[in-house]
Amino acid sequence: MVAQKKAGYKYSSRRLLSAYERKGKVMYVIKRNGLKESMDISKIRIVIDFACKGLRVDPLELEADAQIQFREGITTKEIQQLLIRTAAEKVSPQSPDWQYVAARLLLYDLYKDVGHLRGYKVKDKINGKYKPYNPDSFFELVRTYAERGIYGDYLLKEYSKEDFNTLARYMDPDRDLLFNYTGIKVLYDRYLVRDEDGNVIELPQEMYMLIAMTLAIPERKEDRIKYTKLFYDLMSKHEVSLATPTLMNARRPHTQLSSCFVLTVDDDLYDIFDNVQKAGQISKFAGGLGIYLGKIRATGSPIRKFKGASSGVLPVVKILNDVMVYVDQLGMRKGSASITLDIWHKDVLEFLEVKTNVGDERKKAHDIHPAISIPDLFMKRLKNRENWTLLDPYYCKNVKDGKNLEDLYGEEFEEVYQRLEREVPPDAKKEVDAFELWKRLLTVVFETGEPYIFFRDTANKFNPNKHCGMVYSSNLCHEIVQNMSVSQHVEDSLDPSTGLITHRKKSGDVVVCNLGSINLGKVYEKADIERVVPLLVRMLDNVISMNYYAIKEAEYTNRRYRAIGIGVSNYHYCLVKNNILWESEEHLRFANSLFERIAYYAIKGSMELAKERGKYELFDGSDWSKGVFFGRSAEENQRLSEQNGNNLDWIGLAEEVKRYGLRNAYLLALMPTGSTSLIVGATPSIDPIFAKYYKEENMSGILPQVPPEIDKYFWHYKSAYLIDQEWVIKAGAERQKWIDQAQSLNLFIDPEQVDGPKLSRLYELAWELGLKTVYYCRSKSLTEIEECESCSA
Ligand SMILES: Cc1cn([C@H]2C[C@H](O)[C@@H](COP(=O)(O)OP(=O)(O)OP(=O)(O)O)O2)c(=O)[nH]c1=O
Repeated sequence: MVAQKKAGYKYSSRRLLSAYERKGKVMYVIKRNGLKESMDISKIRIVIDFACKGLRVDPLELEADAQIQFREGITTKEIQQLLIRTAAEKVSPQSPDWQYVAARLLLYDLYKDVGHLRGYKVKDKINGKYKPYNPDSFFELVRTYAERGIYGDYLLKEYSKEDFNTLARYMDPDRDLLFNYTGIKVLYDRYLVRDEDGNVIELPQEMYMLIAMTLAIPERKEDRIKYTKLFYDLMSKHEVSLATPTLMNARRPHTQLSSCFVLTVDDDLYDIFDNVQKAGQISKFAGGLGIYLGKIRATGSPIRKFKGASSGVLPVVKILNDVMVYVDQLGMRKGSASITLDIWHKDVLEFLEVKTNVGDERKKAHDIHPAISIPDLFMKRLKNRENWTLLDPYYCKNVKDGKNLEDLYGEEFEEVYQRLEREVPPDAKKEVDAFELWKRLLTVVFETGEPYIFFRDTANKFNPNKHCGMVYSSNLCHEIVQNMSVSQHVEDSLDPSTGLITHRKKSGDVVVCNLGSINLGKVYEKADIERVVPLLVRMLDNVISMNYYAIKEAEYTNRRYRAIGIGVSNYHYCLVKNNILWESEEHLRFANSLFERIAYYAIKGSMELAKERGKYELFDGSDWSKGVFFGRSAEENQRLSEQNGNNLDWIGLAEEVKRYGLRNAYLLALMPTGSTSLIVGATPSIDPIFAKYYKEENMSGILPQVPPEIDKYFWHYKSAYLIDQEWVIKAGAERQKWIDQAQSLNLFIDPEQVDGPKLSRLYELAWELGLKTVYYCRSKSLTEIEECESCSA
């Protein structure tokens, strides 16, 4: 009876007796310490009560459903798992609160395990007192694990014991209750730090605090505590998420915090294998890769003037494919790369087939993600149903002012390409029907969901840093658009003192991106954006300073550009919450206005940082420095802002940027937010929801998914496959007006509803409306689409 009173819910009339109780039998359980004890149902009820308190669920249902499965000799850990599973299975659009019951049950388990490891006596202490957060031992805890090489010792060097104590007291254990089941499960399985034996050693709020402490290290000493608290609040209240590598590695000895890298491979054997090496190193440290192979000469091209010698692009694709499989992050996850080729490359037809069932099996590369770079000229020829010429890049070198064809874009490209169509020798080119090539590409899209598309002219025309480079391709998830170039191999020389050969290289730009997202379910009004976005800029700028670089060139590029990518999660929920239908003009206006606000405060935040820390090295001469933002003048942006009702001072901001510069060369990129949006219980990125309820199966097991407040907004949410995708593209185009990079924009196709001409119309519309990239085309019939983990922010 005591237990029931404590539990606080009424059993008196409806109490369910377990089968064993009714028969007067005693059932034994095995406790965590190995001891045998008779089962005390009242203890289970205390836990159930803790889990159900204040939620719209009936605790008796959970007890009844779970009890059926109790058996003699069950361990207490198994009982807990059983309760968790039972609660998770009860999640539905009508009863979404079960996901919080399951979350609390899992938290209870986590507290118990971690408490056990820390030697706490936790028995019977729930409702707040139970939680094993102990501010007095936080410092000791970090010290112990830093000595064992589990946490980075920089934490101890940079923060005093007093700092630890202050910050430990600032942690708010109640914020653990913000997680739904899927969120805490993903965190538990993959993000919380473990010891050598695989035991989880930290609690969620400790994780957030230690990440915040790591990211505040570049702050002035007197400001560190202030910023640590601010960063902690943003993360622990789920207002922002950081990229998976940052969440995993900040606070660890190797601070590889960047998500994404883009390599440019030269047409030279040394550089090819140099990049294979880089790809291996980047994968080892959990970075995703975009790799541009468009410079490599085509199959049958001459080598040292020897005709017909080159094996072309496909063997390199295959090597990179195998590197991605080989370097598998200690068996956790294989590497991931997109490989881009231009639509005018002579090997493109074979490249298109690397993942299909058509063609020679020896030329397949099933583990990479193909991407095609498309110039405006191709789209124009397609519209006019004209021919297109595939060219061997070997014959397109040094064709204008020392540049190759792939180094040009816009009118210059068009002029030179058309000249080369005539001048390249017949056996080094191939004329095809543009429409036939397009049809083949779309068929592959139907079959595999890929290739991703990169519209190279739009990407380069709107590149704010076109004064110092160009963009050949995007990254793995197609939201990054930044200057890139080959690293040139200069010479090998023998070091007489060691007898070793030293390779000298002129560093190119290996794009590297540091990502974070704002949760639009919580942050969408002007005041919140104004508060949160500049802080996120600051956090990401600190990520650059704290980064451990797996390859040297990335450090070189990061130092000169300090590029960051701010994205979003919970877009669909934000629409629903604001009573906006996906397929509506109102949606387009909302997207434009919302992303204007985000852009404004991102630029303002970066300008303020430049004031404090200096501008990025290559700022002078950029579009930013001329007051041209997103390809428009300050006056134009001002006008748009008035139309949007935001009335932001773009003219004033442009003046300030001219005066102080920007800290970061690139600012906005809407990345996919796979596992990180799961953690914060958000709808993914900018995507519409897949379904109102589904179970996701990944490394964490079966995870129930319902979008936020589904019971309240059931009829407002429309599932992705039911939405006319033209609205997805139109909304993407509105957002793109305020994004300097790109968006991981997915299309969702029901093959029974969408035929070839419709698909073609969608991709043509994407180009016409100024999207830079299209990511997956997710077909209802394709179940296996690989989610990018590295970019997930
Ligand atoms: C050596 C070799 C290169 N290649 C490819 C890789 C590069 O794309 C390209 C050039 O390789 P390199 O070995 O860099 O060629 P090179 O510098 O000796 O000759 P050139 O003056 O003609 O550049 O040929 C093959 O396909 N097969 C081979 O056996």
